[in-house]
Amino acid sequence: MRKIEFLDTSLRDGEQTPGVNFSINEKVMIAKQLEKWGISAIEAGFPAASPDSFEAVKIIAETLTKTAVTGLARAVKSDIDAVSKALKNAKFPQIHVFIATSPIHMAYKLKKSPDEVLASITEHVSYAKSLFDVVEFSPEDATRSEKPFLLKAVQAAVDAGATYINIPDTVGFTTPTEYYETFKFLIENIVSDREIIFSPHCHDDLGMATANTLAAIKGGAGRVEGTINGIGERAGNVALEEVAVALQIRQDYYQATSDIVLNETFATSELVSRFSGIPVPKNKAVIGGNAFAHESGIHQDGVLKNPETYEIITPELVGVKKNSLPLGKLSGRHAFNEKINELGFADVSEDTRQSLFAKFKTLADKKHDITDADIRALVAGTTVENPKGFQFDTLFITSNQDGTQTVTISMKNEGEEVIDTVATGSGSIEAAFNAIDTFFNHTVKLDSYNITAVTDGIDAQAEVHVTVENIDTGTIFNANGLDFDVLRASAIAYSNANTLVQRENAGIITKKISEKANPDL
Ligand SMILES: CC(=O)SCCNC(=O)CCNC(=O)[C@H](O)C(C)(C)COP(=O)(O)OP(=O)(O)OC[C@H]1O[C@@H](n2cnc3c(N)ncnc32)[C@H](O)[C@@H]1OP(=O)(O)O
Ligand SMILES: CC(C)C(=O)C(=O)O
Ligand SMILES: [Mg+2]
Repeated sequence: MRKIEFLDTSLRDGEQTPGVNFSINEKVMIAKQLEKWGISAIEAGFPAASPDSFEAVKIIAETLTKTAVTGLARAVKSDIDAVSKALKNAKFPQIHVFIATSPIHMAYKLKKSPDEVLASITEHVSYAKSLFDVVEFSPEDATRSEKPFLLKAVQAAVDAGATYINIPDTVGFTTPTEYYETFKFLIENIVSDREIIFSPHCHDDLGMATANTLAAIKGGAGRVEGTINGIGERAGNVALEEVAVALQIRQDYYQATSDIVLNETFATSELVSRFSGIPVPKNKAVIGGNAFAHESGIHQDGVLKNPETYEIITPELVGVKKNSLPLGKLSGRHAFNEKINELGFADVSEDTRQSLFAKFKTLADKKHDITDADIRALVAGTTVENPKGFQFDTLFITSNQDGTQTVTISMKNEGEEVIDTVATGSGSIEAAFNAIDTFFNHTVKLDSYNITAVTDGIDAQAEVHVTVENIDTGTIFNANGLDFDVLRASAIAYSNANTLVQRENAGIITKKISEKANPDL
């Protein structure tokens, strides 16, 4: 049996999803959970992108103890230097250097001839190798590159010292058979006196990312790259949880295993979903809400007689557990702490536990059964870090005789001073959003608004998800709000989204990288 390594890029390619902006704290929490899930490497970001990206990679590198941490760099020396500085204290540092090799990317985007691209690969992979023991190289848009040139590019990277060769299907163009043949071709033809590990990096534009990734494994890949829940640029990356579970269920066919701790899958997916603001669809493979539900009579009959008639994956395999220790308003700190640990949040500090316990008690006064989903929602929280901006505090609503609603919103500023604004709207949510708009010196367009209940039942907590566009920059931001009351949850989500816009306008977060963006360089 071969052992397949997993590299997660949720914090780099995953963050390229329109609307997704993880805070540094969120990134660190995700990184720790990914380590627990058993990945061998994490692409923690693109350090040259912004001070925020640099800092996140640096903190993750200083936090993880078992997992290799890598950062992305263009074939640009200052990008490579930024990765080197950010990973100075990593226990197992790696670097990922990329440059495109397809005719269209070379001619139109890079404006370089094939020979210039080959020279750039040699120069920059050698430079990266002078700073790192472990160098990964990606010929971007590999699947639309001409095979003989792709081989030359990969050989140049290997000769310059690359250990990992990643073959990105950048635009989700390839098919399983074609990708399998690409891996076979490269692995058979590359010349090296040391072991070279190849990996797929698939995007899901044609819905084939998982099939393509598995085909690459069949073709000899030793590491896979992807994201949790398949978040990522456009239609997203391959969902790593699908690959991990497929390898487990079809070990007979792939003759390969991994170190992924499958029963941490649900917790990992849940955390990424919450922080990315992207709900997992009910019918999503492996971790969707319906993945283990049986509706029709013949299926139910079969499952009652023998679950294996229609169930190839058990809920237990991916960590979907029944509530083992129910909590309610009479539960005390010990039971609460036990539950926090059981749900995988043993690292939560004593101070945070105290404040979570207070929130739990407030919730338990209103809600009869507190489920694991409620506790996870409480722990993950939905507050955007914004030490220098407004934080939602309270709201008050009145109905007017003409059918309109008036909402007073109170926000706290940096100095904990409470400031109120009042606005009217045709409905309560419009009134609340109008009031919140007056706190900010920018204009946003509300692109979408969704409410989901965290659990079933009339007393469920509401989770509101909004997507707004910063009119000045065109950047899209997702944000969540969680509360027992739908209007409050909406106000929290909308003020969180505005906070992200404010941070972008202040230059604190950016989706663009720039060689000069990092003041350290
Ligand atoms: C397939 C992927 O996922 S690749 C990773 C995608 N991630 C990102 O792009 C992160 C956010 N992106 C950014 O911040 C910007 O688009 C950047 C950094 C790429 C470029 O920032 P800017 O300096 O403002 O330049 P801009 O975005 O306008 O153009 C990109 C430049 O990098 C060049 N470039 C792109 N990829 C590479 C590469 N792998 N190696 C070397 N140069 C590259 C382009 O040719 C272009 O060069 P030019 O300015 O000489 O024309
Ligand atoms: C940077 C590379 C590996 C990438 O994300 C892609 O080509 O999709
Ligand atoms: Mg990609």
